[in-house]
Amino acid sequence: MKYILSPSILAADFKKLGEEMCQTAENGAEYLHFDVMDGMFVPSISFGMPVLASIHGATQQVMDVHLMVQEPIRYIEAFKEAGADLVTVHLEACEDVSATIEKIKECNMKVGLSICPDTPAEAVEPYLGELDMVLVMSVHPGFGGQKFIPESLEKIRQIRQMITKRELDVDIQVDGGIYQTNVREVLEAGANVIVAGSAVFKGDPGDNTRRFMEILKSYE
Ligand SMILES: O=C(CO)[C@@H](O)[C@H](O)COP(=O)(O)O
Repeated sequence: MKYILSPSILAADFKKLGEEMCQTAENGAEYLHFDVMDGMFVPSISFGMPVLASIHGATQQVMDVHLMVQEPIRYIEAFKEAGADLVTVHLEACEDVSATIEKIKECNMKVGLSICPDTPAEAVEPYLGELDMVLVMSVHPGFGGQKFIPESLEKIRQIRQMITKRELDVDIQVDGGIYQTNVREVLEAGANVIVAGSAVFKGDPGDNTRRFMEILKSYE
C-alpha cells in the first residue's frame, strides 16, 4: 500500500504560502490538502476557488480539496476549473450523495467521501465501490489545532475491513489532530493518507514533512 502525506495549508503562514508548499513538496508530501469551509456546514470560513487557482501550479503536488460545504455539488465544476485533482465531499452535507460522486467523476477528478466523528463507519459502505478515498474526520470539522478523537481508530479499522473484504482499492485518509507522536496508531488502524496541518506548518514545514515521511515510509 502507498502511504501519502497531505499537509493542510489551513495551518500555513499565508505570507509565505508558496514557499512553505514547496518545502513540503521537496520533502516528499505528494498531496496538498485544501480545506474549504463555507460558514454553513461548519462554523468557520476559509478560502475557495481563487486561492486554489493561484497556487495549484506552484508545485507538482496533487491538489486534495476537502469541501466542508453544504450541497457541494454546486461547486464541483468550479473547483475542477481552479485546479483540483481530488475532491472530497461530506456525506452529511449532500442531499444526493450518489449524484455528487457522479458529478466529481464526470469532471475527471478523483472522488473522496468524508464522515464526521458522529457518523458511523457503516454510512460509507453503500458508496465504497464508487470511491477512490474515504476521509475519516478525527476532529469535528471546522478548525485546525484540535485534539485527535481516539474513537476514530476503531472507525478506521472497520472501514479498512470493509474495503479488504470487498477487495476494493480505496484509500483511507484521516484528518485532524495528527502529529508524529500519534500517526503510527492511525497507520496501524488502516489509514494510508495522512492529513496534518499544525504538525507540518507550525515550525519548519520542510523538517516536519521529512520526519512524517520517514515514519510513513517505514510502513511500506
Ligand atoms: O479539516 C480540518 C479541520 O476542519 C483539518 O484539515 C485541520 O486543518 C487539520 O489540522 P490539524 O488538526 O492537523 O492542525
